[in-house]
Amino acid sequence: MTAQVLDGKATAAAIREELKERVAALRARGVVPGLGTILVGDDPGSHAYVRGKHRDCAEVGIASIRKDLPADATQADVEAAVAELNADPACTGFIVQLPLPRGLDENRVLEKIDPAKDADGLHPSNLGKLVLMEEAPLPCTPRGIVELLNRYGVSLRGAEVVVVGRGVTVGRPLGLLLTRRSENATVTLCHTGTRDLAAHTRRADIVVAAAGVPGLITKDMVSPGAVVLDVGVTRTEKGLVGDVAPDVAEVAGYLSPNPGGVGPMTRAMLLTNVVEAAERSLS
Ligand SMILES: Nc1nc2c(c(=O)[nH]1)N[C@@H](CN(C=O)c1ccc(C(=O)N[C@@H](CCC(=O)O)C(=O)O)cc1)CN2
Ligand SMILES: [Mg+2]
Repeated sequence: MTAQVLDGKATAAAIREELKERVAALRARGVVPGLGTILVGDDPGSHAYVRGKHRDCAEVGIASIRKDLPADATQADVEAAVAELNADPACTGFIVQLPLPRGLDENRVLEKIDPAKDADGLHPSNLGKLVLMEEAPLPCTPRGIVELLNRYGVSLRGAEVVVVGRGVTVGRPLGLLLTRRSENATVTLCHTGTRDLAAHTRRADIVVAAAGVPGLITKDMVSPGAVVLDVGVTRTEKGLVGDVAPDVAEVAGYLSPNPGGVGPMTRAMLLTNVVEAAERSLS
């Protein structure tokens, strides 16, 4: 068997086309959605992601505002940038690119974001709403995973999903999202303390690998025909390496590539969150 590719790049491009029309409709009603980004430091990966976000905005007609701070920015500097975007009427939603340089307190920064402008769904009150199953912007990577599966007709209803990784941007919120009644999956959240990871992944209908450990999920750990999403990324001298070993494609039924899978969907869901927030402002 060779797995069918869950093509996030093509799916994200289709979503951007759909968003172009929604943004045009907003603009026709006098609403210009504007995404702000706060980037601290020199990490090349973070710079590339932020550049990509602004490129996407230009493509769909979302205005964008960029605040880049040096690597030695203080907690007060970062919180001041957050306060400026909270107050800027041209900024209808914004993100703080993570991770922040060592020494800065991410949670304290995220808490300062106006929850109504939280385009990443990472403010504690929006994460709380996810727990309470109330409407709120959803974290972009988990939302992108669900959207990718939906668009390929992969059913989550009653599925056994094993999520590997308990980070705040992917694993933990994904578990909450998948167990909502609208998705109705059964989720096992595995992490570095999990005994016998393979025993869990082997009985999964869907495996989401978001641990940031290159090649963690090997062919023998996946049941034939299972759906595998490769989310973790490690930058090595040979380029980007995902959490899923290449030969998993020989046993999986569907596989999201890395790059070209969940990453582009993360960006498309950020745009979707911005557009939805602007649409809510009209209702
Ligand atoms: N504030 C946030 N910070 C971070 C998030 C997030 O959702 N919000 N997620 C990641 C980084 N990220 C977006 O910010 C992101 C990661 C990867 C991609 C992507 O499209 N990757 C490409 C490959 C790109 C490359 O060559 O480097 C792919 O997978 O095809 C987009 C966004 C952590 N921080
Ligand atoms: Mg990817």
